Amino acid sequence: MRDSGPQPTKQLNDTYDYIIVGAGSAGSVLATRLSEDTGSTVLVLEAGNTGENNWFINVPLVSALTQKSNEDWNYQTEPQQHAAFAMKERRSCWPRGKVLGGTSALNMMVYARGSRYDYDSWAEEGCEGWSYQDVLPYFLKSEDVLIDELKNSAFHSSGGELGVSRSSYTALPSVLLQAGQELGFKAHDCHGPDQIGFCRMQATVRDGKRSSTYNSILKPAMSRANLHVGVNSLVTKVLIHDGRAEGVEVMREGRTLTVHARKEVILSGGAVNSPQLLMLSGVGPRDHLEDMEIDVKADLPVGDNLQDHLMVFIPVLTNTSIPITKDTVGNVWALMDYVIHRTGVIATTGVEAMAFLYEDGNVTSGNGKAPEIQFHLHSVHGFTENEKQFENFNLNEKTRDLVFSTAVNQSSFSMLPILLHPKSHGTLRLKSKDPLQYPAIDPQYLQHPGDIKTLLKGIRLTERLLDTKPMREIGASIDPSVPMYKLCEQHLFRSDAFWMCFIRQLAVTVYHPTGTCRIGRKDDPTAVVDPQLKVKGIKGLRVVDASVMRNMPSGNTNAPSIMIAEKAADMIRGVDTVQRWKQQIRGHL
Ligand SMILES: Cc1cc2nc3c(=O)[nH]c(=O)nc-3n(C[C@H](O)[C@H](O)[C@H](O)COP(=O)(O)OP(=O)(O)OC[C@H]3O[C@@H](n4cnc5c(N)ncnc54)[C@H](O)[C@@H]3O)c2cc1C
Repeated sequence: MRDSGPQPTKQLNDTYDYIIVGAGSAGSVLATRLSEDTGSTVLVLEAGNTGENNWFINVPLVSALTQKSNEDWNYQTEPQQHAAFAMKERRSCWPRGKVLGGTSALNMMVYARGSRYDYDSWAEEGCEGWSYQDVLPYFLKSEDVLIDELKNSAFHSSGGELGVSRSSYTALPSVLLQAGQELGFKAHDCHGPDQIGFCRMQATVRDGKRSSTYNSILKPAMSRANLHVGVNSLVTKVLIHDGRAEGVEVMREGRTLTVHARKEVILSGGAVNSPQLLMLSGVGPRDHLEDMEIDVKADLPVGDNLQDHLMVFIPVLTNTSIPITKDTVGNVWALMDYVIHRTGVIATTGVEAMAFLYEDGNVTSGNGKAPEIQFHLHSVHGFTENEKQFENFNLNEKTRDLVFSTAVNQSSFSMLPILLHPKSHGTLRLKSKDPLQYPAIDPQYLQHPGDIKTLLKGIRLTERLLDTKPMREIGASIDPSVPMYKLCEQHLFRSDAFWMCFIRQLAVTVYHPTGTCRIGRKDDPTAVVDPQLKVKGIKGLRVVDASVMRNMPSGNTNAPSIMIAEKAADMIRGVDTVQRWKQQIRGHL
């Protein structure tokens, strides 16, 4: 998969108009759009490498193998009091991309935008310009929908750089959609006029290859003379003088350099690194910075409001051979399909359908309410009994022994109810002034009692789905012989107490940390950046990535991070590049 093509910049200049920290989902897009102005010089600094040597990045089915590789920051949370009981030291692993494309090069490629009501509530709470009507054109700008029946929809767009395709292989999505219909839910496009209901997967995959923001957006722009891309370059500090960001300090090739910004420094390091870098640079909660003996440049709630989605794997047995198994994948035909045609099972992500639901099971949407629960359908057999997943989820020895001593042979798939709007919010704080030391990440999973109740309702909805005719026809069942369920065998199987135990043992991150540099009105004490994404009280400094999200969107966070970068680019350039999509959606919202 290695290819030649534009190479990263060897020699950096002393000064650029814009310096972007981090070439991830947001940073890669921002660098590309800002450098469309040939009169502007742009530098994007990325701590990781190009990723061209990591074959697993581009191959959809094996994306989990990118975790714990060189291209992963490999974070872990602080020990959790209310969750992660089956994990070593009760710590949840937090993979994050350290590579061009950032976490878009490691993620599961689910394309989701969130509910219109998420963005409308940002706007109602003072984030002018961030309503659904405002942001939808920026989702559409980067999209190239490759799914025939969606090509004429006002809610999709063709011609952008980010390929969005179906990426399905098994018959399970049809079964799930029919099961949903039996319960009265719509089977439709979850990005259409109404989000509530069931939909087949839309995935950021083009021609059997991951569409990361590096390979689809930044890479084709890298030959521009006014765009420099520095890899293996860790920014350790934003240089702030007299209330203005003047440049950055960067560790590169064993040396520390200073690079100056004529106009702006823009942080796109993601929800862990952007707040860390702000605090290292003197922007953060005064008490904490003083404890760390860091000069306070602005007293702001950086690192508060940490929010993340949580999911529970519900293993489901089936008496069919529909799910993807080692045999489906590990045979010469599957390999040839992929290597020669970029098709077949290896070209798909294994996450084949999703749903957005209200916790009370109501099938009609509206009333200004976003869904509380998302489902992922994971069509891979024995997912939680897989060695690599054990490592990725940091599962402890007790769980390992239990699961591998009792593995069942019957074919299985997984349903994953996801908590979309956690009431438990956590924090991110520095552990040290040393930029090489990782910060303390404490999401406080399940600290608020409402969260476990919502997840339990998600499981009860799963049970209802499995009790439909289409599911019964494939022999779908939640069966006590499944090893994972033995973790809670002290409770009556499938009782509330059983499921609550199961959730506290095994609920895992959906890998969507957000909110640590929250957007809000200038006078909002919880906000770090204003609606223009400018850091309050510091000139020439913005944050553009998942950390600015005010509250979590009702869905996965890659497309929203890209949308934020698209919108920020227009705000910074002072242009409106989305007239075409504003026209397209007129009369459809
Ligand atoms: C395993 C996994 C699966 C996921 N699955 C999905 C999914 O299916 N669908 C979905 O929508 N979302 C998914 N996500 C989440 C989604 O990918 C992220 O929310 C999104 O990529 C965040 O984008 P970002 O721009 O905020 O940060 P990132 O994409 O993480 O970008 C930050 C970049 O900044 C660099 N950087 C950080 N600090 C510095 C520094 N000091 N100096 C220089 N460079 C720095 C990093 O190396 C990185 O490249 C998943 C995430 C993971 C980990």
